[in-house]
Order: sequence, then C-alpha cells, then structure tokens
Amino acid sequence: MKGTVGELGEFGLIRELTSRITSAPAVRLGPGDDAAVVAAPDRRVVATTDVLLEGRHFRRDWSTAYDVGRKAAAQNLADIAAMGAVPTAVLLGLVVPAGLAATWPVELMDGIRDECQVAGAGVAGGDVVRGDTITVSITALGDLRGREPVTRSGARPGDIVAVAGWLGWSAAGHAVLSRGFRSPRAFVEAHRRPEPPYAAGPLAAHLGATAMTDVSDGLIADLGHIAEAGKVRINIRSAALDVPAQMSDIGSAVGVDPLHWVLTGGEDHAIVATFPAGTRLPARWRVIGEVQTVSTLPRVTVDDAPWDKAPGWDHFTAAG
Ligand SMILES: Nc1ncnc2c1ncn2[C@@H]1O[C@H](COP(=O)(O)OP(=O)(O)O)[C@@H](O)[C@H]1O
Ligand SMILES: Cc1ncc(C[n+]2csc(CCOP(=O)(O)OP(=O)(O)O)c2C)c(N)n1
Ligand SMILES: [Mg+2]
Ligand SMILES: [Mg+2]
Ligand SMILES: [Mg+2]
Repeated sequence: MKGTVGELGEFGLIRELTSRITSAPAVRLGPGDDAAVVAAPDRRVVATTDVLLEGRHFRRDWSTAYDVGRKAAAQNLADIAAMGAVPTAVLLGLVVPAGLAATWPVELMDGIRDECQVAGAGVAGGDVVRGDTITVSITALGDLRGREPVTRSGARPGDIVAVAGWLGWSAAGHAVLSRGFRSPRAFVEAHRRPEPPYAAGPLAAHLGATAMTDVSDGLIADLGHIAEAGKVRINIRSAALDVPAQMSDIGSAVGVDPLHWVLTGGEDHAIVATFPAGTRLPARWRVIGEVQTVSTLPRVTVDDAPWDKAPGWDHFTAAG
C-alpha cells in the first residue's frame, strides 16, 4: 500500500483497517455501524482499557507496527484473563499523524487481530483521530462463563503465591534495546511481543484462586496491589524464581542483577495468583511465595526482607 494516512483520509483509513479483521464468535455485529454488538453469555461483561503512547510504551525504531499491535492487544487481553474471564472483543482508539505511512496503522491492525485470535477474541470497532503522537488505546471485553471474578482482594494468610508465564524477559529485552543492541533475540522478541498465558486466568479461577492479577508493572509492584487489597503481606522466595542463564549473561554484560528484572520488570503479563495451601496446580504454575499476616514488615518482602528499590514501573516517578 502506498501513501500516507492523510492521503487515504479518515474513511479510507477506516476501510483499510476494518478490511483486515476476521470474524470472532462473540462479535455479532462488528465495525461499520454506530456501535458493535458483542455476545455476553454470562450476562455480566468484564471490561478494561489501556493506552499505549509512542515514546513511552513503544518506539518505532525498536518495534514494528505489527509488534505494537500484538503488544497493545496482549496488554489488554491479559487484564481480562487476570479476572478469570475469557476475552471476547476489543475496540481500538487510534491517534496518528497525517504524514504517517498508511502501512503503519494497517500493520498495527494485523497485529491486534492476530493477538486477539490467540486469545479467542475479535475486533468489534474503534475510532481514528489525527494527532501529533501515535496513541493506541484499546478496550477489551470478556466473559466470565458463570464463574465469579477473581479480584485483587481475596488473598488470605496461608495461601500460596504462584505465577504462570514469563517474568523479567521484557525488561531484559528493553535493557538490550536501550543500549543499542538487537540480540539476544529471545529477550528482544519478548519485549516486542509479550506472550501472556491467557488460558491460565480462567483455569486459575476454576482451581479456586483467591486473588489474581497480571504483571504489567513488576512482580513486587503488582503483588503489592494484591497485598494491599487483601490487607495481607506477601513474601516472595527468590530461589523459586526462574533466572535463565542467558538473562544472567545479559545482566553481567550491562551491569544489572537479573533478579531485579524478574522482580520488578513489567510488560511480560505473566499471571500471578494466590491459592489456598494444598491446591494442586498444573505444571505451568510455579509457586514463588506465600501470603502472611500483616506485621511491621512492608506489604511485600523478598526472602523475608524489605525491598528498598523501586517495586516496578510508575508512570509518574523517575523510574517511569
Ligand atoms: N483514568 C482512570 N479512570 C478510572 N479508572 C482508572 C483510571 N486509571 C486507572 N483506573 C483504574 O485503576 C485500576 C488500576 O489501574 P492500572 O494500574 O492501570 O491497572 P492495570 O495494570 O491492570 O492496567 C484499574 O482498575 C483501572 O481501571
Ligand atoms: C520506549 C519504552 N520505554 C519504556 C518502556 C517500559 N514501560 C513502559 S510502560 C511500562 C509498564 C506497563 O505499562 P502501563 O501503562 O503501566 O500498563 P498497565 O500497568 O496499566 O497495564 C513499562 C515497563 C517501554 N515499553 N518502552
Ligand atoms: Mg492499566
Ligand atoms: Mg493488570
Ligand atoms: Mg501500570
């Protein structure tokens, strides 16, 4: 496809975007009308939204438009899974400059469509607006299939803490890219295209998870929300965390303790949950700690000691 977004015009762009999407079971009426119609068999709708901004969430010299689409969808779909729900549909709000090559939003849409397909959802609609900074705003919907949502607030002292998915990979990839490198590829790819374990969310709900969240900001930060909401304390056992040898190699090369990436790196969208002690968990879940009663210690400890560095990403602090 030749030309810019400006040359296509608003409705030309919408036509190009919507021609790329494929059908999905829950999307009964998709793009083309004033609103979409999405099936909600449970009669309750799970809804979430996350905004991604060029320069803050992605860089065009680090990630292709397709990668950004996969990541923007994944970030939202993971939030649906982290409630114990099954993703059904997403809506895309897109801000782009007129001079942007038209291939960029079109490839972004291909990425969103493909990530949605992985999670079983479809694109139901969206909006396009001209603006100076590329902004990708996604709203995702999901269905609880008759189960209660797993909130952040149900953790009880004695529960175990377990994680499914990757931790620290995206942060290690980000460290590599920030220093101008493009390899090791596995970590750079993990940063460009996270792979949330979507099915682990509803499965955890089925297995009786007491609290759950996805790790978007960092394990310590996100477990902090669970500890706060449940009025409990959480201890992470660092020996239980997986620090791959190649991650250690990157750490040595750039002078960072790789455990730091595993404990505080976000954007892998692993799913972390608490379960009653004795719950039998499938192999993809790794037990990494336990829930305790509040004491004078901080909400989240690592090996029973306070963590005095930043717990993860915060958009309004120096780390962010
Ligand atoms: N601008 C906002 N208006 C209303 N609710 C918000 C806003 N920003 C964040 N929230 C809510 O605060 C909670 C925490 O947000 P956030 O940290 O972004 O969650 P997540 O990491 O799962 O995306 C969510 O329930 C979210 O809906
Ligand atoms: C160019 C660039 N700089 C820094 C980062 C790192 N980063 C950006 S946002 C973020 C945390 C997750 O994003 P947020 O908007 O907080 O999503 P949410 O927690 O709401 O899901 C991280 C680790 C990045 N991905 N790209
Ligand atoms: Mg958010
Ligand atoms: Mg979340
Ligand atoms: Mg965040």
